Amino acid sequence: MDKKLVEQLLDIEAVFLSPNEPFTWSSGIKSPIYCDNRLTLSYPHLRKEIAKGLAEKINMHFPNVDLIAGTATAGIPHAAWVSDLMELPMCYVRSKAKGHGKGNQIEGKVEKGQRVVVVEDLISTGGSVITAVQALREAGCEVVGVVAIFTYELEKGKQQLNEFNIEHHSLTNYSTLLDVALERNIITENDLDTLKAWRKDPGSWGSN
Ligand SMILES: O=P(O)(O)OC[C@H]1O[C@H](OP(=O)(O)OP(=O)(O)O)[C@H](O)[C@@H]1O
Ligand SMILES: O=C(O)c1cc(=O)[nH]c(=O)[nH]1
Repeated sequence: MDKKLVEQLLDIEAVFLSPNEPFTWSSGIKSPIYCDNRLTLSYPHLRKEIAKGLAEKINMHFPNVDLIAGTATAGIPHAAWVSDLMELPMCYVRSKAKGHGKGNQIEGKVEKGQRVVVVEDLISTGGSVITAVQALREAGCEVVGVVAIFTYELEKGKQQLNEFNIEHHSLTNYSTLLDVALERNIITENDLDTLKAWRKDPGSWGSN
């Protein structure tokens, strides 16, 4: 599915390249590329394929799951479709506890000892998904793993997820995206060098 999914993301114009005016990511990293998976919500056929793909990953890697958790905000709709397909309960995890009402960080019913799979739309540094995993662990859940639509395969992301002992599987990734973008002449060999160099050292890229 990984190549086909990247083709579909490119078809719906979910991938943006802007080397001269870099995007700022949630981690603060400056990046020449932004992948807006939220646009998949507008395409019922595609979002259904994504839900099926994520459910397959879960069945393959984390078959003993009791609860599906979505990361706020972009992971929530996909978690909802996956939990619906798998006929499992669902919750979602905010990036921080609410400052009013019940002050919850996790919304939905969560019980100690439940085996949870977290659904994230995209992994860059892994910071957002780690926050969600920690909140679920603090609530007494066993987080068996994470599934995501896309990962940038950044060293920082890999290291952080390892450090927190989080197994994760994504439907597609940055390497596949670059291959398909080059194949389709969306990027040139020069762009490819820039995009590869950026991934090696994303932290200092925008400051040059
Ligand atoms: O791996 P990370 O470095 O944490 O980056 C990835 C996160 O960034 C984006 O969310 P964003 O913070 O833009 O919020 P949103 O989901 O509410 O749109 C994306 O949806 C991931 O959750
Ligand atoms: O790291 C991020 O904030 C981020 C990167 C990206 O490509 N897309 C996105 O939605 N968030």
